[in-house]
Amino acid sequence: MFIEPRVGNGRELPRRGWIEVVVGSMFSGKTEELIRRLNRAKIARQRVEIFKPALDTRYHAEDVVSHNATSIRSTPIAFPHEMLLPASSCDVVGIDEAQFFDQSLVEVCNQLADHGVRVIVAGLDMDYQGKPFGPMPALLAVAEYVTKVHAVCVRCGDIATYSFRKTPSAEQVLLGETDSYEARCRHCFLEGQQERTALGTAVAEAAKH
Ligand SMILES: Nc1ncnc2c1ncn2[C@@H]1O[C@H](COP(=O)(O)OP(=O)(O)O)[C@@H](O)[C@H]1O
Ligand SMILES: Cc1cn([C@H]2C[C@H](O)[C@@H](COP(=O)(O)O)O2)c(=O)[nH]c1=O
Ligand SMILES: [Zn+2]
Repeated sequence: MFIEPRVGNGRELPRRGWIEVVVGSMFSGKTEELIRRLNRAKIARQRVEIFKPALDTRYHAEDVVSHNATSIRSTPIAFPHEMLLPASSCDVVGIDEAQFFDQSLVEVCNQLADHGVRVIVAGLDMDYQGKPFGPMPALLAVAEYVTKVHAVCVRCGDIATYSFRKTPSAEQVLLGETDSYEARCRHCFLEGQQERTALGTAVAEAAKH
């Protein structure tokens, strides 16, 4: 679907920027898809920079790593504006775990695309409660291309669009893997939420007596 149209028959084409967003639940293949697109751009000899939030240290401090162990070197940053200088001389910018950045990511992505950079962003569309996550809804609105990828529901095998949290933590940000999360379809996600609410009510009742 996506081409790498920077150089045609040895002559430079005018730089045209745009934004691509890859969203889905955990384990849906967002990072694999991001890495695939970035590797293709590298094969086309384009200048590629990859960024991720510094707080995401799950698999590696610097590399972007998928659940299937594919990886690519990246630069960890705390704030989106840190991308602007290094990305200004790039053809393609990749951003993983975009849900962890603040809303300024939208303006930074727009600025880069306006200046001719192809920006590819991957992130969770929803948090563990099924609520929109960070800057993702606004990015989806301004992107030229949106790809929603799906995991497999670990309960029933249907397509999964939700990331079910297995632990009681109520913080929006909680780094984790299969230890803390599982991919679930709508039906199995709702069942899990109802079980959690019922358990919470039972615990509260027991505490009264
Ligand atoms: N429930 C699941 N559904 C689909 N893939 C899964 C599941 N659990 C583990 N995986 C693995 O996760 C890989 C995708 O990893 P990754 O690209 O890092 O996903 P994401 O970035 O969306 O969390 C798949 O290729 C598969 O090997
Ligand atoms: C749902 C949800 C997830 N997280 C964390 C858990 C992981 O560290 C990342 C998602 O990684 P992936 O590459 O998409 O698998 O986000 C969180 O902090 N809060 C949540 O609600
Ligand atoms: Zn299911």
